Amino acid sequence: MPLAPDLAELLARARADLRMGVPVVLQGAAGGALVLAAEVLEPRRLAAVQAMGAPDLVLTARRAETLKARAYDGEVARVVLPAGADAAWVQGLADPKDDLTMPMKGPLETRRGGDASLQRLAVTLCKSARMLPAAVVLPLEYPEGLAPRETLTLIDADVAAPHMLTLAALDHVVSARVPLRAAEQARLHIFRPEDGSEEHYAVEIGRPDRHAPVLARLHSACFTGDLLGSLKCDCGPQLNAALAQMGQEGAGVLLYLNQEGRGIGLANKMRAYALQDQGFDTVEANHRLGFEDDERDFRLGAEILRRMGFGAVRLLTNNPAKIAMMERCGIEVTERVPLKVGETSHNAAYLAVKAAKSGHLL
Ligand SMILES: Nc1nc2c(ncn2[C@@H]2O[C@H](COP(=O)(O)OP(=O)(O)OP(=O)(O)O)[C@@H](O)[C@H]2O)c(=O)[nH]1
Ligand SMILES: [Zn+2]
Repeated sequence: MPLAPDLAELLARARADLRMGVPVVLQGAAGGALVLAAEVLEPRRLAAVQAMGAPDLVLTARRAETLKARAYDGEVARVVLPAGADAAWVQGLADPKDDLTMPMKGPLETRRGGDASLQRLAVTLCKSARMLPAAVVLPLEYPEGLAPRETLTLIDADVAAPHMLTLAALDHVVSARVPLRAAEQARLHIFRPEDGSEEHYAVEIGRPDRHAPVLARLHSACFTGDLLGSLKCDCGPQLNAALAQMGQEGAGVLLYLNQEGRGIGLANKMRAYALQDQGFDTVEANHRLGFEDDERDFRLGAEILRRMGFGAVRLLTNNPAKIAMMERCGIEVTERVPLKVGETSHNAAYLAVKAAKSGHLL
C-alpha cells in the first residue's frame, strides 16, 4: 500500500510517540515487546502495563554501573521492577539527579539469559528521541493484536535494529545568500535527513575550489555557547573564530550539525550541567546519565561535505576523533588547523578534562 509509512517513517513516529509517553510495540524473531520511555512515564500507563505482566526497566550498562547493578546484556541491563514499584521509582533510577541525596536505590535485581535485542532497540529509540536512555519494556507473547487494537506504532525490530545503524539519506533542501559580518560572500545550505530527524546546515564562504582541500569546520550545535555566550564551554568563540578565518582566507565551509550536547540533546546536556554542579566532570556526567562521552555521528559531516563536492579538508579542530572519523568516512584531512579560543575561568577545567579523557589536543 503506497500510502502506508515505511520503516524510517514509522521510526520517526515511534520517536514522537515515546516523547509523548505513548507506548510503542516492537516485534521480531525474539518475540514482541511493549516499550515506554522512562523519562515521561505516566503512572496510569505504568499501572496498565503492570496489569498485563511484569515489565523491566531497561538501562544502559553505563547507568547500571553507577547504580551498582549487573549488566548481563552487553550495553544494557534489564532491571526487575519490584512489587509496588511506581513511576517515581522508575524515574529515580533513570535520572541521576538525586543519586547523591537519595543513594538508597538498590540492591537491584537484573535479568540474565535470554535475548535482549528488543530491549537494546528500546534504549536506542529513547536515545534517538533525545531522552534519557531508559525504557520500561514488557515482553509480549502476541504483539500482533495489541498494536492495531490500541492504535500503537508497530516496529519490525529485526529490520529496524540494523536500519538505525545506517545514516539516513540527506536532501539538500535549499541554499541562499546570507552576507555575514565575518564574510560578505556567504551562502547557507539546508540539509534535511529523510528519517525525520533535525536538519543540519552548511555555511559556504566564498566559492571554495572543489579540487583543493577546503578550510572546514564541523561545528556541533551548542545553544548555550553559540547563542547565549555561555562561559562554560568554548563553542561560541570557536564558531566565530572559524568563520572569521574563512572570511580572511576568502573561502571555507562550516557545517553546523544539530548534535547538541555531543549528540544527547539540550535537555540531557542541562541534566549533565546539573550533575557538573554536583562535582562530576563532563565525561562522568554523561556516564551517570547513561550515555557514552560522545554520542555524535560524524558520518553526517562527511556525507554533507561529499554532497557539496568536497573530498579533502583542512580541518579546524582540536579533536583527533573528528580527524579519524573524516578519514574513515573517505574525506581526506590534509591538515589540522588548531582552534584555540575562548578559554575562561569557567571552562578551564572542562577543557582540561576533554584533553585528559577525550584526547583533545591542547
Ligand atoms: N554532553 C555535554 N555536551 C557538552 C558539554 N559542553 C559542551 N557540550 C557540547 O559539546 C559539543 C562541542 O562541539 P565541538 O566544539 O564541535 O566539538 P569538540 O569535540 O569540542 O571538538 P573541536 O571543538 O573541533 O576541537 C557541542 O555539541 C556542545 O553542545 C557538556 O558538558 N556535556
Ligand atoms: Zn558549548
